[in-house]
Amino acid sequence: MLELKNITKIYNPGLVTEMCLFDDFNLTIEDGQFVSIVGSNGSGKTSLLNIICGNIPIEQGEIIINGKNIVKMPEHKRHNSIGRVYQNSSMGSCPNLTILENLSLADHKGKTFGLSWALNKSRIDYYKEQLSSLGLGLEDKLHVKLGALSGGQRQAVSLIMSTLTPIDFLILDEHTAALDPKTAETIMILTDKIVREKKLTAMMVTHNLRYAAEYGDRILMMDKGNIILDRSGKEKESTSIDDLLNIFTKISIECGN
Ligand SMILES: Nc1ncnc2c1ncn2[C@@H]1O[C@H](COP(=O)(O)OP(=O)(O)OP(=O)(O)O)[C@@H](O)[C@H]1O
Repeated sequence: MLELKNITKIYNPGLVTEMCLFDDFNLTIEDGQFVSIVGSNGSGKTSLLNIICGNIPIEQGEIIINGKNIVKMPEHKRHNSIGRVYQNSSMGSCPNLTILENLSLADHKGKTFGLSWALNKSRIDYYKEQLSSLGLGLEDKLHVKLGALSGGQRQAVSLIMSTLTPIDFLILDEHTAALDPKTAETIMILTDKIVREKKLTAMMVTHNLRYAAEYGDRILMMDKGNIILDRSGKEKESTSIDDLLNIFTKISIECGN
């Protein structure tokens, strides 16, 4: 379980540009939930993910994973239990390295590197098995550089990289936003498959209301650092994309977009 308790986040404290984004923000996410997060530009979605991952500090509050407060845990240590896929696949991977090298790096996250780190045959078989589960033929392209793949193939590899080692949370940060509609759909289907098969808890920020409604067990809508809609279970099932769009339009008009 992930709990955010009484979070305060102030950007540029003490400066004329000071901005309090989160003021006494609270959120609890149950194990195994697939949470979709939508909201207007600047509502705080990415900041929320960054706070959980430890990319940005907070002024106050607790971040509790499975009962342990991780506020003081540095970013690289948090990444042992958190996988993240970004909109831009070159974040979190190396375009100049091959698929095999990228997977091997991901496999060794949080570990010290010895001479034998890239040479383990059984791990290579495991990488191939993981890649073949995508059904894109990438298991035959182990020695192809990541930068030479299409955007969709790169995101598929990023998904495998972020879930290669046992993690508790998968963070999806607009991970289909740069893809064409058909490829985006493929990546969403693969994402859902990986999340269900590996029984992960997932948080997905997206501007695609259909993906949010279709794939999330729970939908959160954010506005100005607050959660203004939180639906799961039957309540979520009865929420249509039009309902979401209407609420979204209302808050957008209110903030003058
Ligand atoms: N490093 C920063 N310094 C100062 N202000 C920031 C910083 N990062 C974000 N902000 C501000 O915090 C607010 C929330 O930004 P954030 O990027 O979290 O929103 P978002 O919902 O992810 O937006 P988008 O949908 O455009 O990605 C915005 O007003 C933004 O200007």
